[in-house]
Amino acid sequence: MYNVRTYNAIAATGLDRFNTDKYSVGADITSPDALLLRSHKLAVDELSDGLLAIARAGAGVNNVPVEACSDRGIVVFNTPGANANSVKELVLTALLLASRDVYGGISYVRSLASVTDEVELNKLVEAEKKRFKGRELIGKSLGVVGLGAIGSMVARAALDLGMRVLGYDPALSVDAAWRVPAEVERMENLPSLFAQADYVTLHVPLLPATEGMINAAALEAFKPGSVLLNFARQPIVDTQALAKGLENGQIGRYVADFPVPGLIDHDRVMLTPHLGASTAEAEENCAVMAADQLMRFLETGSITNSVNFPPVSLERVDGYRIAVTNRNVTGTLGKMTSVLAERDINVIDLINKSRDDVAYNLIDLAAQPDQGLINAISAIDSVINVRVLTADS
Ligand SMILES: NC(=O)c1ccc[n+]([C@@H]2O[C@H](COP(=O)([O-])OP(=O)(O)OC[C@H]3O[C@@H](n4cnc5c(N)ncnc54)[C@H](O)[C@@H]3O)[C@@H](O)[C@H]2O)c1
Ligand SMILES: O=C(O)[C@H](O)COP(=O)(O)O
Repeated sequence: MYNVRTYNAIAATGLDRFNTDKYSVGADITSPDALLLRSHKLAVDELSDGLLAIARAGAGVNNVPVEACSDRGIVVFNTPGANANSVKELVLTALLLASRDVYGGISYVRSLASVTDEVELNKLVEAEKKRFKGRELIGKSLGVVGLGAIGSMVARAALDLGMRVLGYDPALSVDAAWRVPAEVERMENLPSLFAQADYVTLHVPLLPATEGMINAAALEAFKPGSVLLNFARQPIVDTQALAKGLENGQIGRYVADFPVPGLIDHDRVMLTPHLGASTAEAEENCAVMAADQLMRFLETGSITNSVNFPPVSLERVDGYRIAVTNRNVTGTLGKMTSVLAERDINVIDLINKSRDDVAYNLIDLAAQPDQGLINAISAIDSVINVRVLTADS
């Protein structure tokens, strides 16, 4: 049996993937083999002994102590792209709300609830509508910072709306680059993007390199009166600098998914309560993908969509499988195969891959591993953990 502890509301479709003959899943699980969570801020103390994996049903992993997980040999997964459409649709909503005073117009109409005469109502509406005049998106420029799963979808939708789209992503992967529409104009640096964009939308992960990316110096490069959209993470924007930017008119409007004290009731700020991925579809996509990745890892040792381990997949044809995680130190694999040779155990198949400081091995053996073998491999200095995967695990 595997124990999976959940945090946050994980969609039932995802939880239903776990076969109850093999898995105990719930918020009250103690001694978990794996954690399944959304935005729960996981403390290092919550990385209990024996924990093998954490699946983030979502994109951002800034709530998971990834470095501490790597040190302990804990595999961290996320679900790339599974909620991207949901965020894209909210960003489009934000673009439109920042351009047309729909919100102000609706509030005004609501204030007329006591007017019962239709002629009078129409007179008021026609006299006041000039207060809610907007502008069109067609022909305006949108700067997209980060062209991954969400950024590339936002870029495509903006092009469809007739916008000029400028993109900046110096770390773009080859796979992601294939998804970026050819019409997106590539910017070599952020100031060039800021200087040309009427709207700027952020789609980068929160990392030391992106925290405070939108600071006072960055805001100086913006076109006066531009609209800034932040559906990525709050700390990417320096709140004090933004407040100044709003005050001096450099920023015309700020629309974001992360409420921050001091800006909540600002006239030109619209904030939603972290709703980017809160659609039934996105919640299901993320939960299913996270559950499937966890089960595949627990049962076969294979790894897809980890943020700290390499992708590893080995078809199991025969034998007994062990999974070994080690620090990425030269000679470790040789030491492991020596331990096997000393015991006259034949290796049927093997895969060894590394990522940064971590290496991961799946080794299929011709003989059943006993505790002596596991102890001998565990005793190698650089080995972090060893797991035996039985054929029906
Ligand atoms: N509001 C929400 O509910 C919500 C939902 C999903 C994701 N998010 C946030 O959006 C972020 C992006 O999600 P995604 O699914 O598009 O991720 P992704 O990994 O597909 O894309 C992120 C892109 O940012 C790029 N990048 C990294 N550092 C950069 C930098 N310094 N400058 C420019 N580009 C940089 C990467 O190369 C990558 O292409 C997530 O990390 C998460 O924080 C928020
Ligand atoms: O990074 C993400 O995927 C989003 O911020 C979604 O967070 P949530 O799962 O808590 O809605």
